[in-house]
Amino acid sequence: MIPPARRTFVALDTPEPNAARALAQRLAGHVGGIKLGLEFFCAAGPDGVRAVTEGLDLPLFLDLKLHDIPNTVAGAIRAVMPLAPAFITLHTLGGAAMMRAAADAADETATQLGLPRPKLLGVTVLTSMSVLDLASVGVDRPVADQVALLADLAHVAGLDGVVCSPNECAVLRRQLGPNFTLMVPGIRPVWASANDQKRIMTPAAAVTAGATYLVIGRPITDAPDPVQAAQRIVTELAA
Ligand SMILES: O=C(O)c1cc(=O)[nH]c(=O)n1[C@@H]1O[C@H](COP(=O)(O)O)[C@@H](O)[C@H]1O
Repeated sequence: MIPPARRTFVALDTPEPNAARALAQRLAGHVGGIKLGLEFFCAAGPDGVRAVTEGLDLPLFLDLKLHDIPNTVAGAIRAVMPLAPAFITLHTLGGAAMMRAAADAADETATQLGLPRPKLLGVTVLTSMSVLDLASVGVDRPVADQVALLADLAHVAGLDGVVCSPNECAVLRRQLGPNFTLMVPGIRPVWASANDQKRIMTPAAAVTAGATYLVIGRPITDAPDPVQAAQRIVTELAA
């Protein structure tokens, strides 16, 4: 059982290393880790990541959502491994060969660098997409069926887990067993606004449905008091 204060990876979606580091330091003890994603990485790069994580006692989820040919994605995995991320994301739509190449690159580079191997997570269907959005990109099937297909592909290709919405957690947990990591954004406490997220659930409902970790950004980072918001989520999870 993961303790409530370790469940949440807070999404630090800012281009500013100083702002990200200050918030990460304030939230240490109230969240399980930090997520640095595309906005941060495009603005601040690997040096920015180091500036945030140096001396910080929280695992790093590096959310780069890699999606390219196998050789290029494997190279990107090798390039970011010295940052010692605990999790890295890639798009399952890149296909089985791409995911296998990423897993092999992670294995080899971890051995070479003497670092723990990061867990590779496949992004399935973005939580900002509804069934109509999916149809508009040519996928005419229920969201849950598409997520289940992509998660199975990721599992067979050797990934450690997937990113999915809370709505799909129960089915994926049954399908892929207790050890497959379900990293789950689209989390909204009843007191927070949905913003651009469409497939959402409260933190406690998502964990009950089978989420391993929760990814939560704006409900914490945009709150008047981010530490109080994070504590409120821990309390709700503990109840
Ligand atoms: O890979 C992700 O983390 C991700 C996948 C997904 O389907 N939906 C999703 O929202 N995310 C990320 O999760 C975070 C959610 O942030 P909030 O909507 O502010 O809680 C953002 O940093 C997104 O990039």
